[in-house]
Amino acid sequence: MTVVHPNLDETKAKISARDVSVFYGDKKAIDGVSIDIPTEYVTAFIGPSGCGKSTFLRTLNRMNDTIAAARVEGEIMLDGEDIYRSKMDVVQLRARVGMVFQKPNPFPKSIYENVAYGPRIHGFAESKHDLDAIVEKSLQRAGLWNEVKDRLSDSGTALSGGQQQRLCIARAIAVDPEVILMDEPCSALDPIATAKIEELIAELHGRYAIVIVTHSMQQAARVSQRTAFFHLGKMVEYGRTTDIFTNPLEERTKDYITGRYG
Ligand SMILES: Nc1ncnc2c1ncn2[C@@H]1O[C@H](COP(=O)(O)OP(=O)(O)OP(=O)(O)O)[C@@H](O)[C@H]1O
Repeated sequence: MTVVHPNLDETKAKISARDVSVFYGDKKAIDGVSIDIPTEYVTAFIGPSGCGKSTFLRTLNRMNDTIAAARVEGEIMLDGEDIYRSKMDVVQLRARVGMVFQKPNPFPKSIYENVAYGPRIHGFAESKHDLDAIVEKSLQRAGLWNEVKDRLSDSGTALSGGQQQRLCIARAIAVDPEVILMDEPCSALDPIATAKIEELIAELHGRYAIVIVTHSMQQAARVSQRTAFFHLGKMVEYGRTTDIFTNPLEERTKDYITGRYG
């Protein structure tokens, strides 16, 4: 059972997970997790290594489908629609629920093409002019436009790590997502690039539902308004980020945030 802080305001769930368990073969990596994720707030998943944060994050856009041994039980609704129903178009789902990974993974193509690819295959642009506008808007929103506007035909892989990560965020934004999942998006970045991604999260906050997995409690405290603490495959505690860090209700949460393990 998850301890949910009683002082949470009413929000509409963009994603609603109910009693979700995930197995890798016979091993249960996530055990009966339920959570509502609103658009209004950035939600952080924290917890010690191996507790299942990434596994659970990946259930939210069926990224676990790509792992042969993984099996998901329970229900995950996106705007009230079951994302695991057989008729779900998974390509469409992953445009609606975008993902940014630990290691920046731009395509080995130009900066322009990295951003234009998604809108093009999803038929978002009727003309080159439309596509140019989407690319510019996405790069602006990702805080990268000024740095790359004069070299859009350069390879995305030639950018710095931090710029590559912002390019990956621009690529996710370009297909007009409703949710952005971030799996330790700063773990490969230096402090300056990390600060830029954190600023970007603050700017995107409210426009998209954002979920971030982070190892850094300082980062969770800086960027999120809601925090879920995971331990051994269970979601132990969920509440306002300030309360999780200043007034944890569960002993295991307290131990983790005071650095007793992790
Ligand atoms: N592809 C996989 N196949 C088998 N087991 C896996 C796989 N991915 C993760 N696991 C196991 O599932 C459990 C949860 O792992 P997961 O990566 O979700 O945890 P995490 O909290 O994100 O960890 P970290 O903070 O170290 O990234 C771990 O025991 C891990 O070994």
